[in-house]
Amino acid sequence: MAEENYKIKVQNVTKEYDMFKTQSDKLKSFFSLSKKNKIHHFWSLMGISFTVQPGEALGIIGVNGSGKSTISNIISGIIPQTTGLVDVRGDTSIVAINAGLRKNLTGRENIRMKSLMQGLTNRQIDDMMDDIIAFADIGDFVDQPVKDYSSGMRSRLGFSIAVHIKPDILIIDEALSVGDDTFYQKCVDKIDQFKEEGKTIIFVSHSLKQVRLLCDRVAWINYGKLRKIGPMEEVVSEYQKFIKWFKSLSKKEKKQFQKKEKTIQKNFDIDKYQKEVTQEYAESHPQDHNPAKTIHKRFYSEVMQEKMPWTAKILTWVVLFAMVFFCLVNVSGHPTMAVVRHPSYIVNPSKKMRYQKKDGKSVMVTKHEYKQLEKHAWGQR
Ligand SMILES: Nc1ncnc2c1ncn2[C@@H]1O[C@H](COP(=O)(O)OP(=O)(O)OP(=O)(O)O)[C@@H](O)[C@H]1O
Repeated sequence: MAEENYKIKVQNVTKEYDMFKTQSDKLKSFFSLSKKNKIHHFWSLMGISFTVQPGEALGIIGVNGSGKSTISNIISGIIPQTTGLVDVRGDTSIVAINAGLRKNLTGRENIRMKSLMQGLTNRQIDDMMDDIIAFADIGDFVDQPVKDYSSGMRSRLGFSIAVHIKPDILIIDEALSVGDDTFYQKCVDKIDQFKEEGKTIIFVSHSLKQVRLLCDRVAWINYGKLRKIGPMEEVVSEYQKFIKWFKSLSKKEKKQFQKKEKTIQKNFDIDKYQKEVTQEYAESHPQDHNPAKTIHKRFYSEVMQEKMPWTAKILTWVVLFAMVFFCLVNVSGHPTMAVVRHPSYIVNPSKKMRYQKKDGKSVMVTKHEYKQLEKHAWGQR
């Protein structure tokens, strides 16, 4: 029952990226009817499941490129998952080094924009504007475009907005690593205050020191998979063992290991994974008579189809063909049925023109006849 009292639940979440080299590759894949197109895929997440309880601070650790930002962006709704269920019970606010602030807007405009997006009224924003600026400690820069800020200033402003909006769930993605010590301490105090208020926190960081200080539980994500989740010391000590082992490898061995892991992520088979999950589910839920349907729903009911299904592709091709055909028929000057019977007419423009009579019927006439008929029609008006 406690498991169901979660604040965040992610179940069988995957994220696939298409590795397009050029824009034309993207266009080709969009219209391609062949399943075997040459677009490479990369699975940033290969089936992640966990829950976060209300009032809990969950740390997410892992080496570079393991998928930490991907999962935190999915939870905060910035990007969609490819499959799986994401149930977030409450408002989220994310602080990430490069997320959320519009570089061409001033600090003040960013404060208003982010707060409005979070559903606050202009009056509420006016009331807290000074507090946000004071906490961010950016002085007169608040009326300068954010593109002129240092990374520390951006991070301070992002953090200040995020905490003053008072979300139910605060997601911090590496945002404390760029500030100075004074600001870091202010953030730690604010996070502690959040925890005391029973709010939920997801804290993504490379700093095990910070994770130890701020989190209750830790999730270790390793090359797109959840390697371990549990009490702080258990997970951190296993992660440290892995890092120690990795550091002991030679340069060549390190490269080989990373290449092997990335290849697994490129070759990940989502259908096979779905079958495995279905089998596991069927064994643990014998009362469910249609486990395949249940799991299919879990995988796909929440996600929008990012790719065009082949039926839509065929329809697009048919519409495009029809448009081109009717344009050419129009230019050729032949009646449509004549072109259907004799397709070669399409490249032999008619010397005749279509003339619409008063009764609505049309006839094909020569240019000279057309002019005469027009003259006659004008004379009658
Ligand atoms: N838009 C994208 N297109 C293609 N691949 C992407 C995209 N975004 C992320 N990736 C890949 O997904 C993987 C996970 O990236 P992510 O940013 O989640 O990792 P991370 O653990 O947060 O890394 P870091 O610690 O360096 O911030 C990486 O291999 C990355 O190259």
